[in-house]
Amino acid sequence: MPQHQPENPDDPTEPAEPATAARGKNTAQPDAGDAPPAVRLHDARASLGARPVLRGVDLTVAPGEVVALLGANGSGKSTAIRAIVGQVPLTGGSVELFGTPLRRFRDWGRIGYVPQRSTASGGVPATVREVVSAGRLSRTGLRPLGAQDRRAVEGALERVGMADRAGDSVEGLSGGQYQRVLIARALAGEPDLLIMDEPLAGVDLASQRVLAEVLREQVAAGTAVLLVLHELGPLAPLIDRSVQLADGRVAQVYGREDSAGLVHDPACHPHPAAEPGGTDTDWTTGLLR
Ligand SMILES: Nc1ncnc2c1ncn2[C@@H]1O[C@H](COP(=O)(O)OP(=O)(O)OP(=O)(O)O)[C@@H](O)[C@H]1O
Repeated sequence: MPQHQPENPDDPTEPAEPATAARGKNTAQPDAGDAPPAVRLHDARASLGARPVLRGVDLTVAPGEVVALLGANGSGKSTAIRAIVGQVPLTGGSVELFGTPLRRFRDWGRIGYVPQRSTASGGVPATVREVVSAGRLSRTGLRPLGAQDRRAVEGALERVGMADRAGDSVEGLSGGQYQRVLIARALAGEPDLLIMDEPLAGVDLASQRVLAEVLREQVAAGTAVLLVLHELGPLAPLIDRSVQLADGRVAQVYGREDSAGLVHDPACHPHPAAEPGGTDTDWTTGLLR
């Protein structure tokens, strides 16, 4: 059965306890208990064209928590993410980031965003280092990068295994390499909240493992993470909660244990492995059972 113990009975996506406590971190970590949620989406409604796409979504991500947003194609995952970063206006409900309503939120340096990948480089004639450096912009504004900024950029490149390609044009990268660069760009800003839309799409298993390790370090340092995923893959052990959307609404919420055991069917409808009628594909590995 899905774990479902919200503090606020009106918001089934609210964590039952701060993620730091759930993960048993040591007391050197900041106490997330009193801090406002990194993300709070309440009764969010949005339309694209004439089509209602979000139809009352509640979603909360606590500081240090890792939440996966799941659901079939077209269920509204990307739209929810884009609403959170202000790219899609809500027609109803609200978004708060770190306790501040989105319309008043200015602290974008706290947020690292990896959008859904489209074309490899978008035709941008830039080097890998230049793209990753753009991740510091919300912190530096127009001033040139200082020593700390450059350290953050080089550190992010190292962490995703792209330091040796720093001077290369992004136009010559493979899709998976470009995805690593976009992740490094988000990391370079040293965010308190990472939002990633399908970071595993088109990424080979080795790169997925690199991303899992990068995220593990980031989460250990207290960063909250919201990810759109079709398969949990190597990220499964990191996921505190999985929120499944269907037709613009939250259909189901799975706690940490249940998330790790999710399997998916060909229509991308996750359900626990033990559920009658379960399919033979392992959600966590993508392998046939
Ligand atoms: N620009 C647009 N104009 C009109 N409808 C749109 C637009 N973008 C998306 N939609 C529709 O909104 C719905 C939700 O799309 P969204 O991209 O949020 O889904 P998703 O769950 O992220 O899907 P996927 O898993 O395929 O990425 C879909 O029915 C889609 O057709």
